[in-house]
Amino acid sequence: MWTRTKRTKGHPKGAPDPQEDVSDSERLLFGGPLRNEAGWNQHDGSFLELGLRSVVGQMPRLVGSTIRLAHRADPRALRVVAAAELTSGVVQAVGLVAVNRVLAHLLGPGGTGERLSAAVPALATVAVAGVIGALLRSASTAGTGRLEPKVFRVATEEYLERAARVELAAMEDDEFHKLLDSAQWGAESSRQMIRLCSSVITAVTALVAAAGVLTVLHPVLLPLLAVMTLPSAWSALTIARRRYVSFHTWIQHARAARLLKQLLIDPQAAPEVRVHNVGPFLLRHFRTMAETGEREQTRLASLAARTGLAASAWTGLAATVMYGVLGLLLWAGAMDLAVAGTAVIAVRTGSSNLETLVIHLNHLYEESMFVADLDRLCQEADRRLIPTTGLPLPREVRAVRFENVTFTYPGASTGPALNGVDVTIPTGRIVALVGSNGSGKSTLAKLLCGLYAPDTGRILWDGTDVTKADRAEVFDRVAVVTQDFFRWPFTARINVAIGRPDAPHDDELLHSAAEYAGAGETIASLPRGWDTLLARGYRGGHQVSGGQWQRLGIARARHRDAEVLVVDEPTSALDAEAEQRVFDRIRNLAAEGQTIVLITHRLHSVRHANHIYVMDHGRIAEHGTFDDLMRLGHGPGLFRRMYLTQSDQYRLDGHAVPAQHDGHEVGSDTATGGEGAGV
Ligand SMILES: Nc1ncnc2c1ncn2[C@@H]1O[C@H](COP(=O)(O)OP(=O)(O)OP(=O)(O)O)[C@@H](O)[C@H]1O
Repeated sequence: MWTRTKRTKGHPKGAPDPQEDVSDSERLLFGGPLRNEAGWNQHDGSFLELGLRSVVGQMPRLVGSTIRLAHRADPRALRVVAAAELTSGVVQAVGLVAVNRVLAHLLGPGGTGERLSAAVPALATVAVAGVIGALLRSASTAGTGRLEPKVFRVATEEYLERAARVELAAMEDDEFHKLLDSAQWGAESSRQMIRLCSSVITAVTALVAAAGVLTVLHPVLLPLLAVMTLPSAWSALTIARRRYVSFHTWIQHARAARLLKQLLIDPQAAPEVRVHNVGPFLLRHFRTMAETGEREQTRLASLAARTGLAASAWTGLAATVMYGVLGLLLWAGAMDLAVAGTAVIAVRTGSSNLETLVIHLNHLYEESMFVADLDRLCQEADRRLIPTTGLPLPREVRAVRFENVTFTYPGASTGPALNGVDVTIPTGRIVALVGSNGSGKSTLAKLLCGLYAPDTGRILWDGTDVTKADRAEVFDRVAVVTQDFFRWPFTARINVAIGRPDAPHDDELLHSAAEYAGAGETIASLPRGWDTLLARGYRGGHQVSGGQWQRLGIARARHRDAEVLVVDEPTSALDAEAEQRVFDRIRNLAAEGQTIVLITHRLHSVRHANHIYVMDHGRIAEHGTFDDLMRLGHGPGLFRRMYLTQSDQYRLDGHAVPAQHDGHEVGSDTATGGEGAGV
């Protein structure tokens, strides 16, 4: 089950080797190990050298960014928490000094009654300090409770807002996705940091109070207290660092394991899971992946146990030295009993505060690393945001022109998806893009929509280069309907209205878009009409067929009412009559002045397109009207060959044969049924 490969060169010392222990499931299902290696390089400085020094260095900035979040979320609650915590520290110091006074009186000279009465005012101070401390703690608890969910919301919004606004290329970049994965924990960590910050302030102020008292009692006590607590600080930070490094290394692996789990309960996958008996297969691989994760957890746990044991031994030794020194001081008469008693109390309070402080600092440190990820994501996303400024597009565009456009998908190893493409899309015309699978048709459509920018060459909306144009305007001018358009898990109404999400919902417009797409009957047949939820697995959720979804998708694009309508294989799931209707309507739209970019493999459908571009391996192989392309001797004859192959297929399938064309038979629009529905 396990494959061991050789240790990766140059990976950090003491960290798990990303290439080690790769399960067959990872190789088989995901093509290789799902450990992050790039992360090492990217964050080397930031998380692999996280010793005490770098924690102290980074913490103020990260705590600062959490406090800024808290200030944005609820400044009043933040002020309450800060004031309560700081005052409570002062009150604790006063309490400790009062304890010292009580002991001094009780252990001092004089009769018992006399000593007791002398101690009463100090005792009263201890009691009052206790009451005030309790009140302040409850104020801080209430404030923190109010602040936490708000900080969580503000941090989540920061994350989601950026995720929705970055360039599509960023969403497809696995490094950016890794950051998205880890940064999503940042919001929860910001929330945790509020409570932890408040606990740290409490512990620090209490510690300062105890340290102050100890320094006054004897100068040797404070360094001894520090020596006692250093080992637990070291162990806690070491364990936290290992956990964080491991989290980052395994983040993709964990996502893949979650994906397998999700597929087993996904309603879309459910039929195939059953009929093809995919369940046991997925479960087996899920188990293997989970076991890989468990091995990492076991490794971390045994390292943590060893580190903890070493720290305990060190602490025990330091405590023995501490009490030995106290005994020596007493024996030598360098310290009296009252002072020694207070010192023991102060040391116990101090070391317990210091331990609490270390535990909280450790958690704070762990959480702050995820907040740092959120910080990094925000910075990286800001770098990759879709620009919100740019030149306005001409009000009335006469044509969109691709001039020698070359484009390679980021990180693609297969070469350019578009290579020196020249295409003109005149307004109010039907431009068809045809060609074999992977020839670049959909890519060209994505560039037209403004989803990607050309590497070289230009896309011009009349005179305006799209890379310099206001992208919001470009998006605004385009509507897209593709074969795999998104099926929003919302009501039928929203599935159409989302074509113009900001426009008020006007039922008349929605009806007319639905009628246009032939979706009127579908809507009428739904149990709750427009208000039917189109998502199985929710209460009242309803499933519509693939063709019915497609009609809703076309209705959505129609409702968007944009200048350029891109239809990418729009009718593949429609029955013959519906397909015929859709093409008739698309043709009418062009007659009304709308520009249509039609991508299809059904070559009979493009007969009436004004321009046909035939794509091949990212290039325009030939272009012209249908008649041009069917003429013998026009260009390489790619379209003609593809068209005749399809026609032969129809003939063999017993479909009506296309009517005569340049010596070849090409059928009438209606006679060819679904396959021959022509624009
Ligand atoms: N998001 C992407 N990232 C990387 N490569 C991509 C991406 N989308 C498409 N490609 C690659 O770009 C090339 C062109 O793909 P495109 O989808 O534009 O072809 P197409 O002509 O629309 O194909 P089809 O007829 O099958 O829909 C293909 O080699 C494809 O593998």
